[in-house]
Amino acid sequence: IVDGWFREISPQWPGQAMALKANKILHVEKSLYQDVLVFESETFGNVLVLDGAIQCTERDEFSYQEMIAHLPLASHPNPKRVLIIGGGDGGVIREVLKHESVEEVVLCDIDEAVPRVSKQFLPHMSASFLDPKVTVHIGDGFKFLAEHTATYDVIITDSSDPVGPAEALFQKPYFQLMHDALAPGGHISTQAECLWLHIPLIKELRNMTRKLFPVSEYAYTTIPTYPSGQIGFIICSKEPGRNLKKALREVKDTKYYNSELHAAAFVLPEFGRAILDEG
Ligand SMILES: NCCCCCc1nc2ccccc2[nH]1
Repeated sequence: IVDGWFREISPQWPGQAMALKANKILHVEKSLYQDVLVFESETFGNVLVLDGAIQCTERDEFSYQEMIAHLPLASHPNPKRVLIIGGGDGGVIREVLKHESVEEVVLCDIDEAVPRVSKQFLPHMSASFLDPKVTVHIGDGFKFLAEHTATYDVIITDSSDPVGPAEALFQKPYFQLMHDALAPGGHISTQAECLWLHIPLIKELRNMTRKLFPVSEYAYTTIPTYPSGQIGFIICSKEPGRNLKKALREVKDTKYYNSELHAAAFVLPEFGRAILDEG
């Protein structure tokens, strides 16, 4: 933070950087896995930064948390058991619990620092840790998935960027593990980066997942504090012929997601469609 501004400078988005005015640094730590920073911003509430990349801000996190959760959940006929890999801030859990059919939510994050810091500085996200349906497990998602085959109706991978601890979460072995940990007819959703910055990565994810799942799509949301203001998701189903673009039920108490936007999120701009759909 220089002259009161935090700049999100990274080789992942060369030549550009989101800047947020910072009032106060709240927490700095080097965890076992990554550099953790929390600061109070002037206009976006508290901000969580991991290895220099903005993970969430209190003002706009709902866009990402709602979409990564409701796209796979609202298109699933009867989700009961849900697994979240990563997402140690707790925001995704809050969204998953809005589906009445859900009986169990397990979160597995590799870094105990993230839930700990979220409880202290991100109360609107970490509050869901206390729900009786929720179990928080600190450990490696690979190991957890390998120990729970054919178990979950929906698996959500709320990862940071494919540089550092989350790199392996964007590769085929990990998607194979998610596939095998799904119950029949199960869905996955994963953080799948930005059309403006990561077309080659997204193309790779689409081609890889189309070989593993009968149905695989990319959808996206708008979010001011992620690079280029847009971030997407790979959404897959084990059920052949399942329409992931259709919300089967309404989701109440959302600030971003609705059933019309559910379908619209899969509609890509021409520069994305041409590359992603050329197969
Ligand atoms: N450059 C885009 C980064 C997207 C990050 C999404 C995200 N936000 C998170 C918050 C806590 C833990 C894991 C998270 N994963």
